[in-house]
Amino acid sequence: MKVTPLMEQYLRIKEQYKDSILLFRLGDFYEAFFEDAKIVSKVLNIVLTRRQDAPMAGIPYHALNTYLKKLVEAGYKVAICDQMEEPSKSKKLIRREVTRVVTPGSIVEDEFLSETNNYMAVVSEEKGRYCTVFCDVSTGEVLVHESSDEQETLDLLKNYSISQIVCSEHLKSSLRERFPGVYTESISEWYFSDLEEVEKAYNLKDIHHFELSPLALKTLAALIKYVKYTMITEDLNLKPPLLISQRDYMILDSATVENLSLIPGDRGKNLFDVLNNTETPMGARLLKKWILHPLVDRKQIEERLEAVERLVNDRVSLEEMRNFLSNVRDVERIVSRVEYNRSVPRDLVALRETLEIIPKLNEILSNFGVFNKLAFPEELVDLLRRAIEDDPLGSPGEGKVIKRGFSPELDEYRDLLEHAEERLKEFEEKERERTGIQKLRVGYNQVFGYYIEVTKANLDKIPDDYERKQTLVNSERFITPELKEFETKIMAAKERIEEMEKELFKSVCEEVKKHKEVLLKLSEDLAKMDVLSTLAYDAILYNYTKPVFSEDRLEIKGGRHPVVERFTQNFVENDIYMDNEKRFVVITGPNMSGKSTFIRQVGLISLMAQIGSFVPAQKAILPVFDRIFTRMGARDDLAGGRSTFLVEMNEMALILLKSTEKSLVLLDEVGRGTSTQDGVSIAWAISEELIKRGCKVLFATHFTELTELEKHFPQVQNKTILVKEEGKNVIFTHKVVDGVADRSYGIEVAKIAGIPDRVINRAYEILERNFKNHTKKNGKSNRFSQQIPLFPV
Ligand SMILES: Nc1ncnc2c1ncn2[C@@H]1O[C@H](COP(=O)(O)OP(=O)(O)OP(=O)(O)O)[C@@H](O)[C@H]1O
Repeated sequence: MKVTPLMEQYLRIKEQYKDSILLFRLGDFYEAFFEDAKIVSKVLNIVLTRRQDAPMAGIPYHALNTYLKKLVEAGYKVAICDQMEEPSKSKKLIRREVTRVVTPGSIVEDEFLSETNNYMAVVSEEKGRYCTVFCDVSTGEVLVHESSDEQETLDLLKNYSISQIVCSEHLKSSLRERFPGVYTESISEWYFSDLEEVEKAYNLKDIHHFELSPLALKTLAALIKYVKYTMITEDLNLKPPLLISQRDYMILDSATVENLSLIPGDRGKNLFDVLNNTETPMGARLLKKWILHPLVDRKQIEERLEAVERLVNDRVSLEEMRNFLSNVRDVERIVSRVEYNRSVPRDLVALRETLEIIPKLNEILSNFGVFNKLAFPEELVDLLRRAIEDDPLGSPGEGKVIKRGFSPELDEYRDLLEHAEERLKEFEEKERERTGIQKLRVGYNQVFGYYIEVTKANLDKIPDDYERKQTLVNSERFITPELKEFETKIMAAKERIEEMEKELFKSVCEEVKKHKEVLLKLSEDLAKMDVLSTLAYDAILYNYTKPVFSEDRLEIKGGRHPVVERFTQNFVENDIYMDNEKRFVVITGPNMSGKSTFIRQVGLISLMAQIGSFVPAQKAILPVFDRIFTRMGARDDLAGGRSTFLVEMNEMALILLKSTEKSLVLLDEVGRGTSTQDGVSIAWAISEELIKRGCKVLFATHFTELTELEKHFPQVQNKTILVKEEGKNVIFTHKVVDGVADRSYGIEVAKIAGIPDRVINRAYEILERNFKNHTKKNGKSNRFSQQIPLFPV
């Protein structure tokens, strides 16, 4: 087959992007060829055609983003190859280059993204140490995590809901298995080798400036190289890396994030959604991060709480401040789009509108004494105000983006165009007079340009300088030297306007880039202000209290579950007191009485306090926990070959390994997934271990045998949930009281759930016949105490 120069160009470029679908700009279409065409046709449901024997599928250039989104969501990497020259200006084959490689984790375009972060993670491993660099290209955020703990790495990848993994070859298959829905790509060692990438990207004199380990630096270098490869640029928009370590933050395991329903996920209602009354997308993203990483330093926590308190105490200013914040736009992402030359005129308008608010915000800030004055580039506001239309239409080049008055030269061309109509009218009049043809008409069409139209009946009156252009049924069209000159001028003006507007828009963007540092700092400050003021707003709206901290006391009076209370009428408040002497609580109680809700609420109140939030309680005195662990619910991991019980024991093993005397451990029905005897024995042994360790534990269980722990360990207190029986009806009061549950009321709950009466009656029969002698004795269940005489202590 003879290969045309165009095809040769395609094949050469495709060779460099073998692992991507190449979308090749041809006129008004992006075309895919060969195997790419088959995929594109199938995924996008568009016709597969042929061009010189090559299978081909094309998408209109103006609809690129819509189709691109579908391809990327279907798990493909897409390279966009653009025309680098104006087709009209080049007679030869025009230059084409790949201008962007799109992967799920390297998206900056607004229409692809939701408000939340879109993280890609570069993962590496060396001698048993794992390093992960998370990057949201759309905001420039970079987070670094390093640990020998594989599980911690996996937990973070899960908690951050990453959209893409980039890793060394040897990690690819295991990460793919763990994260089957995530686009995973391996990169060669070469990516990790050039530490100069870090120096260059951050303009550093000394690579040790960031205090990162050699492994972390290598992984950061790989990230930088990869982002450069996808964005096809040397200028990156990356914030300095933030080290996520247990020293400064709680790193929650993914089971705990899920068990406490901290962020949106499969479980629906969650803490983030309740607290998220932020006014800006930047604030919403930061709030989520704060929830995922509560602080562990008391001083830092108290600083945040004090800020929230001041805002709570000045409601008028708080409201005013939130009003202003509601007009603040996503500056963080705008800066990123400008940096990657992917901004649209509206971005610059949004930026200006935001900057215009800052002086007003600064006025309010002085009332609080919490925040520093916000710095912002005043000269940029002036430039944006002068340069960009308030309501720009279309893209730069269409003539409706740059404001009049900004460039005299551009305005001159525009005037020329705007007066063209009048000039044409004058010309038409003049020609009518000159020729005496009253029906003579001057017009324009896309193909033939300007013309003078004369009906056939008047053809004998046309002057010599009329040059024939087009013949119609009833008329002829002509051009004169004067009209030709006018046409050339108009065409040149149109072209010049297009060029100039593009250039001017670019130059304004360049000015914005110069202020990148200040703008990014501003977006950070705005996000923080938004979150703190939201926490204050939540505190007022939901009637939260400021927690105080103590060394080892955990005392909650009138505590509520922040999420359940939002969706339950008459939520019943509960108290708890724990300290070093009384640090292990066993909670027994009927099904559905509120045990799980209660222990979760203690966890959530502690966590909220450590992010700097007020808490749902009348009074809360809390220790600063180093970690919060949970073991709750029944989950299996069939894909990973783990049964429900194995998952439960795996999670428990991790808690036993990692918890310290400063940890909070919440256990819900541990040991339930196996035989009762084995379950009770394991639960007992685990309890012993945790009591000795010294951490604070709340253990909700149906194993009433565990209440016997109280007899052997002074640290243990038994709690139960009060149930009232009124005739045949059982009333769950949801009130936590001292003591031990005497019954589970499982059959009553089964009845409520709709199990047929005949089965319910049979269950009562069985209960009566088999367990009658064992159930109530001194008001306590001691069936197992009788069968298993003594638990080892
Ligand atoms: N303090 C409370 N005030 C009002 N309603 C509550 C309270 N606690 C729990 N509930 C309601 O009771 C329901 C059951 O609570 P929860 O799941 O905590 O019970 P449980 O004792 O752990 O049950 P099981 O042993 O069956 O798991 C909750 O969904 C909620 O609607």
